[in-house]
Amino acid sequence: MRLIELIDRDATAIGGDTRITGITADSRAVRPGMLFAAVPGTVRDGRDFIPEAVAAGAVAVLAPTGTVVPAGVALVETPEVRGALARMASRFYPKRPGVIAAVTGTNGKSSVVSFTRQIWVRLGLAAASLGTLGYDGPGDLAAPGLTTVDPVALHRLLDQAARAGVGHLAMEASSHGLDQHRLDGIAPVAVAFTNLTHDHLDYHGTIEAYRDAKLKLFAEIAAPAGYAVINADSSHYDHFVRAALKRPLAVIDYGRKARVLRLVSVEPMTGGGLHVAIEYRGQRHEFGLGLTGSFQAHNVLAAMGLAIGCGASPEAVVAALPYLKAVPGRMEQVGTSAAGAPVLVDYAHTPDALETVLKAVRPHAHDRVVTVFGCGGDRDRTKRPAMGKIALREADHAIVTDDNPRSEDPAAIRAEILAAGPGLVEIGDRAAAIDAAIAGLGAGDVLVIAGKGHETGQKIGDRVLPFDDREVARAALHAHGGTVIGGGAA
Ligand SMILES: CC(=O)N[C@H]1[C@@H](OP(=O)(O)OP(=O)(O)OC[C@H]2O[C@@H](n3ccc(=O)[nH]c3=O)[C@H](O)[C@@H]2O)O[C@H](CO)[C@@H](O)[C@@H]1O[C@H](C)C(=O)N[C@@H](C)C(=O)N[C@H](CCC(=O)O)C(=O)O
Ligand SMILES: Nc1ncnc2c1ncn2[C@@H]1O[C@H](COP(=O)(O)OP(=O)(O)OP(=O)(O)O)[C@@H](O)[C@H]1O
Ligand SMILES: N[C@H](CCC[C@H](N)C(=O)O)C(=O)O
Ligand SMILES: [Mg+2]
Repeated sequence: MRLIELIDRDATAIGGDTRITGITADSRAVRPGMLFAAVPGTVRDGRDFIPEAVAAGAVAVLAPTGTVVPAGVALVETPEVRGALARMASRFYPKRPGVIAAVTGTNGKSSVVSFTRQIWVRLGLAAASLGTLGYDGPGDLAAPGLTTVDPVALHRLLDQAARAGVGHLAMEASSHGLDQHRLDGIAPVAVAFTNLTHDHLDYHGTIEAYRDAKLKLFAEIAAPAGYAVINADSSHYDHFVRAALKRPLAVIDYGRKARVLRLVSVEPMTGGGLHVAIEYRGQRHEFGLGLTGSFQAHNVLAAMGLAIGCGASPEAVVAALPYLKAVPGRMEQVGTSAAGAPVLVDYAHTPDALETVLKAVRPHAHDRVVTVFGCGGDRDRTKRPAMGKIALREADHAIVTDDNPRSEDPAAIRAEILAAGPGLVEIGDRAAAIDAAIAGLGAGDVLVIAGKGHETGQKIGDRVLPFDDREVARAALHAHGGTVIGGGAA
């Protein structure tokens, strides 16, 4: 493809006829004939790597206005490199599923995109989801590790998904991704907002800046005249509705306070699952869900709103809901202790998520709610004492352990959690913490192992050691005479 075909209409290029064989923002990935996007980043400045990229064969550079490049190299100058890069990537990889839905919010995104995909599949559509759990859908496509991947990888994936026959795709829009223009040029037909609570303040600085990043999905990214699915029970509801109406997007609000998709009641059923009553535009529907935790009703309604916004009939969507399967590592029961206590693995890694899941299991505990949790390193430190306080308040027995320490000292992370107050038990080694919790479970207890969910590695320093809470918990259940659900042959 020629450079001129890739750039924005109002942009100018020196060397517009140059043939481009690929695009990357990483000098280490440059191959001969590629365009290198020099992104001023959060840690490094991509402009410093232009000589390296050119030496590796880059024939064109996309860079901030005023950048000088070696003679003979084509140049596109732009005031905002990340957005321009995303739009170029969308032209380089032109195919994408005809219907894209995107979800933002502090918690629930992975759950909502999975439920949306499952609803579509039940309706007979070729559907996929993309996010923290990677790509799930037709074609054997691999997604890099982030919740919202970089724009080049994203557009390559969307192109591959479309070529694999995917017509409907639900994707997660993280606040980092929105802030860094990873989604520019996607134009989802329907967008959803789940909730906004404490997370990532290390990156965004304030809750208002964090909200503004999420609002971008509604104010800028969504396709004009699309649908906005908004949680009416969030205290940030008005901001999202205002942004949607400005575009304008048609609003489908959901939740207990909603007008369009109203949650009437959600009750845990004896023997597991939930019974849910809703009203969609005044029409009542009741259905069962094979999911644990009443908060799941909100995620299911968000998925329902997206499916309806993308053209499905409400009746067909309701009929699909009883078939929804739990998302891996989200309230996933991995077994039962010798004394009969359920053991759940969950991905709660924010204060609100931890509070939500501990409250959600309370009705199932005739005796104690027990939890094992930690906090990730190189992430918002202010979450740590907040999560400690919640564990003290909502659990009867809480063990503080390591999550992914990354570059930080694990003991120092634990100390910041333990500062919440006396009563928390410290066991740094995560496997030992899980084992101790399971060994100590009595009849009537419920254990929630929180924070790592589906993850299969523990990031310590620069290394990723194999670690899966579900496998570790199953091994402990075996060792202590419990029974396991799922997993390998062990
Ligand atoms: C803090 C952050 O979000 N960083 C992301 C960001 O990096 P950056 O652009 O700021 O990169 P940088 O390290 O400053 O480098 C600047 C530029 O120099 C380039 N470079 C650098 C070195 C070199 O040798 N050559 C070279 O060309 C880099 O490729 C980059 O283009 O953009 C990169 C490309 O999109 C991301 O891979 C990277 O994610 C890092 C790995 C990360 O850990 N991100 C996390 C925090 C994240 O994004 N999480 C969200 C939220 C999850 C949630 O919902 O809770 C997610 O979407 O997963
Ligand atoms: N609607 C909700 N409200 C509050 N907490 C929730 C909700 N849905 C899920 N959670 C909690 O948040 C955890 C993460 O859920 P999920 O993976 O769906 O969220 P996410 O937004 O994709 O997270 P991430 O930011 O890591 O991508 C769950 O394991 C559960 O503890
Ligand atoms: N998307 C989240 C995941 C956190 C998972 C938790 N296990 C941790 O490592 O903090 C983040 O990158 O902040
Ligand atoms: Mg996610």
